Amino acid sequence: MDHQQNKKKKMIIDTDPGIDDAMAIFVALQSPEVEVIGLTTIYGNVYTSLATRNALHLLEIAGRTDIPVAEGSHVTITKGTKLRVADFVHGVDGLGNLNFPPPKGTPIKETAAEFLVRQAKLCPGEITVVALGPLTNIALAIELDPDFCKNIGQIALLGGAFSVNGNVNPAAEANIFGDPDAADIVFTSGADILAVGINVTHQVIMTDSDRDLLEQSDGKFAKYMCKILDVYYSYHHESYNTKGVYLHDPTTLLVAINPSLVTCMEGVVRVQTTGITRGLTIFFNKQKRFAEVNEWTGKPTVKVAVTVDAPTIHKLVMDRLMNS
Ligand SMILES: O=c1[nH]cnc2c1ncn2[C@@H]1O[C@H](CO)[C@@H](O)[C@H]1O
Repeated sequence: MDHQQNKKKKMIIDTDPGIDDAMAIFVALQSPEVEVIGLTTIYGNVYTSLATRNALHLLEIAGRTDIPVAEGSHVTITKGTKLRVADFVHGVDGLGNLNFPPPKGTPIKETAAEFLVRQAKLCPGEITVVALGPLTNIALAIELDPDFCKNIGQIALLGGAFSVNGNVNPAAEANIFGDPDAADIVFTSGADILAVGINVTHQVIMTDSDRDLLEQSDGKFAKYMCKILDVYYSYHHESYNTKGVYLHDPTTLLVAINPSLVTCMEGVVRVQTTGITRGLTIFFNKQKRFAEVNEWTGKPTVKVAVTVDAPTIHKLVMDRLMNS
């Protein structure tokens, strides 16, 4: 038996590809510490059908069609169909408007939630879910199986803006805004949650000159990323005063592999589900005993990333894309 193989972290990536999702998936496939056991898809950067198509396409690019793709929900946890899709960040096709041909593969019969529940049951405590989009599929898995929260290992999620402005509006970060009700279910579920918000991911930047390095490398993932990165760079140049792009999804993926790349606070997170602050994530640090019972009282705690080893993450992303 291959000892190294035994120690690999089993991962399911819940994803809405998405340019930075593509990067995270490639980094995962190049990470010796990880065995990707499946991709599940969700709306967010694109609609769910396109997310599924892109997930299959990316696995074909990587030569990893052995990895199953389970399609996720097309609507929010409250059955909402008015979805907010960020095509202005990723292109209409989600992958930089390159209009790749349709993939040959198809998703498996199980839904994302069914796949998550079954895999967690098969390997209790061993699977890490990396959630890179709105949290609908994870909330559905929690509703489907009361034991899911204890069967699943860790849920590392990209979501929230903790003590900083959001990226959809001053209150809300995109993934939480996409399905705030699902996010509140996940945060208060009692599962082992590690939330990586944009307060952290905005510190991990791929610069314009990093893109030149990728361009010059022979790595197949580096070359593919250079083809699709234009839209993502243009969006950042227009929207932010940074000379580069934020590595939201690859950062979350690498933190899921090695949580010591961040330091965390532990406390209770609730999500605002209505009004002008819909999608706001509010962290309670448990430092005070409030006189009255409130909506945070007695809820399970989660870990929220506060500081990040950005240079190490940046180097890992560059190395893994270039050595592919
Ligand atoms: O302005 C934005 N609106 C919507 N989605 C965004 C925006 N900026 C980045 N992302 C996407 O949302 C996740 C992080 O919040 C990332 O997946 C990123 O690609």
